[in-house]
Order: sequence, then structure tokens, then C-alpha cells
Amino acid sequence: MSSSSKPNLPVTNAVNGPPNADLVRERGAASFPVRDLTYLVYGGQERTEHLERIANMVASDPVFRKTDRFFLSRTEQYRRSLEKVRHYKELIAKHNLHSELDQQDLRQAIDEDLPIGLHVGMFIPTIVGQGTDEQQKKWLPLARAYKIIGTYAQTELGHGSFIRGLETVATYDKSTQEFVLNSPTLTATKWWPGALGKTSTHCVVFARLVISDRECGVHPFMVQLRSLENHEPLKGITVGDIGPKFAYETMDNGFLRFDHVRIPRDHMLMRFAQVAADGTYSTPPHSKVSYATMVFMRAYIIGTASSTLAKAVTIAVRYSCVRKQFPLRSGEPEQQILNYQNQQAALFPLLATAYAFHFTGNYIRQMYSDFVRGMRAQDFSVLPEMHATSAGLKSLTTWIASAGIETCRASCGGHGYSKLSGLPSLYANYIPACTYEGDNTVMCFQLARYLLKLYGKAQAKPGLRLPGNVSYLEKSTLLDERCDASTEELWLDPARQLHAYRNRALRLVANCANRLVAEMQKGKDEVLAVEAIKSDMVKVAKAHSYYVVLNNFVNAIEQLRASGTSTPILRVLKTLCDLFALHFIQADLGDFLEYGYLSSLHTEPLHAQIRRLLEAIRPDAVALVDAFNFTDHALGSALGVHNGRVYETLFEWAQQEPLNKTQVAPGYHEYIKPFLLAKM
Ligand SMILES: CCCCCCCCCCCCCCCCCCCCCCCCCC(=O)SCCNC(=O)CCNC(=O)[C@H](O)C(C)(C)COP(=O)(O)OP(=O)(O)OC[C@H]1O[C@@H](n2cnc3c(N)ncnc32)[C@H](O)[C@@H]1OP(=O)(O)O
Ligand SMILES: Cc1cc2nc3c(=O)[nH]c(=O)nc-3n(C[C@H](O)[C@H](O)[C@H](O)COP(=O)(O)OP(=O)(O)OC[C@H]3O[C@@H](n4cnc5c(N)ncnc54)[C@H](O)[C@@H]3O)c2cc1C
Repeated sequence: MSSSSKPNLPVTNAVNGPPNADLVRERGAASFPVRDLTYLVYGGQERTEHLERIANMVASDPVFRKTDRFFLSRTEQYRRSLEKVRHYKELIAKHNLHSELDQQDLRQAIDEDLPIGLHVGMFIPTIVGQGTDEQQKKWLPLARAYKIIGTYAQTELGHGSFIRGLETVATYDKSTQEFVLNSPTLTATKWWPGALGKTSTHCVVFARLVISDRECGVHPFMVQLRSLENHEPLKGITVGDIGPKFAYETMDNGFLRFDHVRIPRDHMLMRFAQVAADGTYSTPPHSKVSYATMVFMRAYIIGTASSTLAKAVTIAVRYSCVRKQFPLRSGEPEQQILNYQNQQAALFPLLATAYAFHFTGNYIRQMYSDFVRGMRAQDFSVLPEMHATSAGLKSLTTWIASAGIETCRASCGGHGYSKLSGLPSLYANYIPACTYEGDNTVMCFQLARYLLKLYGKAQAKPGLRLPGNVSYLEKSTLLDERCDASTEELWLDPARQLHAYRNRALRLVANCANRLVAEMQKGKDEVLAVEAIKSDMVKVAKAHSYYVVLNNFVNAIEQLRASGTSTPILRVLKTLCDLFALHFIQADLGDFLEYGYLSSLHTEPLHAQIRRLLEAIRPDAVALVDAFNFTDHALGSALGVHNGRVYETLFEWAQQEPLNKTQVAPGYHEYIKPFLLAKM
């Protein structure tokens, strides 16, 4: 019997009945048309309705129910996710969802870390990006039809961040025109790749290429791991699951060792670097072009930070509307906890950030498609900017979203600690985004290094024109300028907000550059001098990335204004943008005060304006989270249900707890009864 037809699985949906009266009232009082904002977020009415059809199909399908995960063992969760994969495939055929976009929409609606995530997210993109036309012709049809399932095996037990330190070797054997893959040490064992342990039949392996004892750097190779007949590992391959993790139970992150495994020469992905039959090696046009899938994935991760944070905020805001604690004065009704300023100060900046990241996602998608277009024409000039910007934004967005989910959880009090709130699993499954696809701190060094280089160039060559987002590095006179936002009103000026962010970023870059020089003047070489400024480099990367996020939010509102978006929508987006801008100045106030950019003349009106913005958002808070348009299935939370029947839903879902299957506790007879009934 498939687990979906087990009789005692908990329901995913809210308990039916009249909706919570406070939520109904708040929805009726929104200052803007919610539906229009939803269309804006999802790219129009038609696209929204298409997404809704898919989301509703998934939400009403018992195979995709989610809350059973709370009660299943690790192995059962893995099996359940495979069941969902099979059903996903069936629905693609049944509903003709053959385009990549349809399939992406369906996976997003299923909303689970399926063990085909790496197949679609990294294995296929690597074949597309790194394979020759012939290699694509050979593997893509098989991969797209799931005749083979693949993953991306790069990280090893001994190295993840330092890719050049990978130890897996691919030695070219000219006599047979094969590569021999080998894991020479324990630390060469591939470790972590998703779906490697039990699911994948194939993988792209990153290994150091050796030809006639010459090291040619790390390259991608296509390797079959398991038999397509019986799924047994092939000769020379040791593969398995890496064991329990913080969460991510549905994913079989794996280990992999090679014992002199032979693959044909044409299994090296050779779009950019080639090995000829006689062993002649041709170098790629850019030394880091084989890292391109990671850049793609980082861009994708930036795009998902908004929706993840939006889910957490939706749960916390709806719950905070339903939840009441304390009357202000005795005899008065109790207050919705969302009326408390502290609750608003915790949640509304995150609400604003979810919207800000939405526009960041649009921006990076655009930048990525420009980059791909260039790469197809052998133009790699945008790669450094693409790499640095995506590395920084991936770090900032995942850090803020991770911390934000935890803030939302804590804002829900005791019920936030219940897994039935949906927040603990959202958090636990999301936080590895700060580590995978490049540890955030290490990624920050990449962006900071890029900024320091450009700053150095601009200093050495006055008049040099730098690309848009970094053009402020040309303007060292900006360092002498001070904030002039001495009233609450002036703090609402986007030009002043951006000035503050630009000034902070430039200040930190300039300080870092000066410290680098100072360290070198003390006698350190450049490498050691960089080591001495590394904490500051993280601050530099964050400061620049904040500026990019705000700049995009401001520009997006300007574009919406120009394209005739209605005033109520523009007004509410502007309020969110203001709160985003001012909140993150307040959060890092030390940076702005340290060099006298701000003084108490400016901070008083800043704090006052933030309080006003919280008040302005309060009446629209429910409408603003409703506009994200999540189904109850997508939220998977008893606290965030759309109809607000929070207590009824919590109570019903708790009945599914296996401990409640019997009235008398398991273990009672062995462990409780003996002392309860013992003679005094
Ligand atoms: C897209 C559009 C939007 C989306 C659209 C949406 C629509 C489409 C959707 C389609 C479907 C999507 C479905 C998704 C489903 C997903 C589900 C799965 C969820 C996720 C599951 C989890 C997956 C997790 C998988 C993983 O985790 S996979 C493993 C990831 N592992 C890492 O990320 C290692 C980090 N480490 C390094 O990246 C490097 O090692 C290191 C530190 C850089 C140093 O690299 P090194 O070689 O040492 O180089 P340096 O010496 O430092 O630098 C030397 C010079 O090269 C430069 N340079 C370094 N790099 C690069 C680079 N790339 N590019 C360019 N330049 C570079 C550097 O700037 C410097 O320049 P210079 O200063 O000289 O000018
Ligand atoms: C859930 C999950 C899924 C994953 N999926 C995959 C996958 O599908 N395929 C795959 O190949 N890999 C995968 N990974 C591996 C992941 O990409 C790596 O763990 C990640 O890139 C970080 O590398 P690391 O583990 O070597 O960290 P380390 O580099 O060892 O980092 C440890 C600490 O050292 C610091 N540090 C490292 N280098 C420096 C430096 N030069 N200067 C200063 N500080 C430094 C870091 O900031 C960090 O605080 C996955 C990991 C996780 C957790």
C-alpha cells in the first residue's frame, strides 16, 4: 500500500468553518487592491491564474500532503518524497506539462526538497552549460525523460570551498582513450551531493585532470554510478547516504568513492576545455568557466529567498492578527498581538524585505540571462561582475532570510516552537542555503575582492567609468559628504536613502583598501595583508549588497510608476521600500555613526520615521501577506491558515500525534506503573 493511502495520515488543510473575524475585518480594510499586487508579484493575471491552477491541483492531491512529515521516520520521509517524484512525473504526462517552466511551477507547488532537485537544478544545467552539442544530444533527452537521474558531485570530505584542493583524480590513458577516476585518499571521498546516496544513477563529477603527469586543473566528467537494470552500484564505485543531518530528511545527500573507474574520453564535458585522442589539452577561454553552474544556482537561490521569507512572514502576521494577549486597560478587550509596536518592529521590516528581495530576484534573473547570452557568443566579459554580484547577494539574502524565519518563529511565542507552526521545518530546511553553493563568508570575500580591485583601478585612473552598481567607487568625493536628513520627511527621500547606503559601502571599501596598504607597509605581502582584513571584507560585501538590493527596489518602483501602476499600490510599495531602507540603517547604525556620516541630529528623526512607517503598514499587513497568495498547502502551518482558524487546526493536527493513538502511554507498564503503585 502506498503511504498516501494510509488511513491515519493527518490532514493538510485548515479546519473548515467561519473565518476568523479579525482577519475578515482586516482584509476588508486594506488600502490597496490585493489582487493587483498579486498580479504584480507573479507577472500578470494570466500567469497568476496558471500558478493558482497548479497550486490548487497539488494542494488537493493526497499524495502531496505535507504534514505527515512531522510523524515519519527519516527512511519513511525519503520514501514519501520518491512517491511524490513518481506522482510528479505522472502529472506531467497527464496534464501535458512538458515545458521547463510548467515543471518548475509544479515542483514549486509541491514544495518539498525532492531528490530530483539536483537533477533539474545542477545536473541538467551542467550538461547544457558544459557539454558539447554531441554530449547534449546524447544525455539531455535521457535526463529530461528521467531515464537517468543525476547529481552534481563536487564537494569532498576534505574540501568544499577550496575547489582547487579537490583530490579526486581523472588520469587520461592515451592507450585506451579513457579517463581513470580514482579517490586516492579518504578525504577525496565525495561528500554531501544531494540525491547521490541512493537515488542517482549518474553524476557530473569534478576531478583534477592529469595527462602524462601534468596537472590540468579541475574539470567535470559524466559518470554512471548505478546499473540501469537493478540500481546496484557499478564496479569500482562505493556510494551511500552520509547519515543524519540538521534536517533535509527527504534528501539522500551522499558519499562516493572511485577505485580506478574507467570512463570513455568523450565523458569529459568538453564545451570549453578539450582533451584530444592523443592527450593534447586545450585550455578553456576563461579559467573559471567550469564553475558556471554554481553561478546559475546562486542566482536561483537569490530568487527563492523572497518566497521563503514571505512564507514565514505570512504565517507570523496572520497568527499575530488572530492571537490576543492582554487588554490595554482592565475591562477592555484583549489586544491582537500585531497591535504591539515590538511585534510590528520584528515583523514588518521582514515583510518589507520579502518584497525587496522579490525585486532583487528579478534583477539577478535579468543579469543572468544577459550573461548567458554573452557566453553563447564566447563573450565572458560579464562573468566577473556576475560572479561577484551573485556571490554577495546570495550571502546577504540567505543570511537575512534565515535569521528572519527564526524571528518569525520566536514572534509566535510558544506555538512557534510547535512543528505544526511550519516554522521549525522551514528554518531547518532553509539554513543550509547559507552554506551550500558556497559558504556565505567565503562568497563575501569574492565580492569584496572584486570591489577592492575596482576601487584600486578607479583610484589609479581618475575618470575611469565603472559599471552601474559599482560606479560609486569612482566618486571618492562622496566620502566627504554627510547626511542631511534632519527631519522625518527627508528620510523618505530615496535619493537620500541611497546616498547613505552608497556612502557606507564606499567608506568600508576605502577603509579596507587603506588597511590593506597599511598591512603591506608593515612588511606583509599581499596574501597575508588580505588575511589581516578578512572580517572587514565581509562587512564590505554586505554593505555593497544592501545597496544593490535597495537600488533595485527604488528603481523597480520608479519603473512601475512610469508604466502606470495604480497609486494605492505604488503608495504601499513605497512605504515598504522606505521601511527596508531605514530599518537596515537603524540595524547597522554604528557603521553610519562611526565616521560621522550621521549624528544624533539625524538619528532621532530616523527612529521617529521608522515608528511612523510601522503604523502606516499595520492596517495593510494582512493584505500585504495575502498578496503573496500562498495556499495552506504551501505554508504547511496551523498558525498561518488563510481562514485564521488557528486553534481549531492546531487541536485537530495534534490529534494525529502517534503518542495519542492509545490512551495509556507506551512504556507505562514498564516504567511508570512500578513506582506509581509501589508501596510507600
Ligand atoms: C538563474 C537564474 C535565476 C533562476 C531562474 C529560475 C528559472 C530556472 C529554474 C530552473 C530550475 C532550477 C531548479 C532548481 C531546483 C533546485 C532545488 C535544489 C535546491 C538547492 C540544493 C542545494 C544545492 C547545493 C549544491 C552545492 O553546494 S554544489 C557545491 C558548491 N560549491 C561551492 O560553491 C564552492 C565554493 N567555492 C568556490 O566557488 C571557489 O572555489 C572560490 C571560493 C570562488 C575560489 O575559487 P578559486 O578557484 O580558488 O579561485 P580564486 O583564486 O579565489 O579566484 C581566482 C579568480 O577567479 C574568480 N572566480 C572564482 N570563482 C568564479 C566564478 N564562479 N566565476 C567567475 N570567476 C570566478 C575570482 O573572482 C578571482 O578573480 P580575480 O580576482 O583573479 O580577478
Ligand atoms: C545541505 C547541503 C547540500 C549540499 N549539496 C551539495 C551538492 O549537491 N553537491 C556538492 O558538491 N556539494 C554540496 N554541498 C556542499 C557545500 O557546497 C559545501 O559544504 C560548501 O560549499 C561549504 O564548503 P565546506 O563545507 O568545505 O566549508 P568550509 O570551507 O570548510 O567552511 C568552514 C568554515 O571555514 C571558513 N573558511 C573557509 N575558507 C576560508 C578562507 N579562505 N578564509 C576564511 N574563512 C574560511 C568558512 O567561512 C566557514 O566558516 C552541500 C552542503 C549542504 C550542507
